[in-house]
Amino acid sequence: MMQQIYPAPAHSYRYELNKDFQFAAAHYVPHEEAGACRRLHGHTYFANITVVGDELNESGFLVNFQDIKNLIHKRFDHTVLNEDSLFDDMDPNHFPTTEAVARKFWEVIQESLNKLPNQPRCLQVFLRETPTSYVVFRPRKEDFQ
Ligand SMILES: Nc1nc2c(c(=O)[nH]1)N=C([C@H](O)[C@H](O)COP(=O)(O)OP(=O)(O)OP(=O)(O)O)CN2
Ligand SMILES: [Zn+2]
Repeated sequence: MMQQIYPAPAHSYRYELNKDFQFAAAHYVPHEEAGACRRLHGHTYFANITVVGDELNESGFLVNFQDIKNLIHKRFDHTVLNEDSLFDDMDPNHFPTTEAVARKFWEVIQESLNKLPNQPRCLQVFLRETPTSYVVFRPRKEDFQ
C-alpha cells in the first residue's frame, strides 16, 4: 500500500483516528469534457479517512478501524461506481468524479457514525484516483445533522 503524508484537518477533539485502505473499481464520467474518461475504465482507489471524537466506546475504540473500511470496501470493491444507487449519470453533482465519490464516502461514513453513542465525526476523506490525482473532501459544520 502506498504510504504518504496527508493534509490534516484542524480540530480540538481529543482523539483523531485515520484509516487507510484501497479498492478497485471502474467508472466513467458521462460528459464530453471528460475526454477519455467518458469510456469505462478502472482505478485502484486509495482512501484515507479521518474520524475524530472526545469519547471512546465500550471497546476502548473511537470507532473500529475495520468498520470504517467495510462501509466502503464491501460496497464498492470490484464494482462499477456508476451502477451504485449513490450515483446518477444524469446529474453532474452525482457523477462518480473523484470529488463526488469523496463526498459520497463522507455521507456513507457519517450516516453510520451518527448511530454511535460516542458520536464520532468524519472530518476528512482523502481519495486518490491515480498516482497523480486526488481530492480531499472536508464537510462544513452544517453538513453534520
Ligand atoms: N476534477 C476532476 N478531473 C478529472 C477527473 C475527476 O474525477 N475530477 N477524472 C478524470 C479521469 O477519470 C481520470 O481517471 C483521471 O484523470 P488524470 O489525472 O488526467 O489521469 P492520468 O493518470 O492520465 O494523469 P497524468 O498525470 O496525465 O498521468 C479526469 N479529470
Ligand atoms: Zn477515472
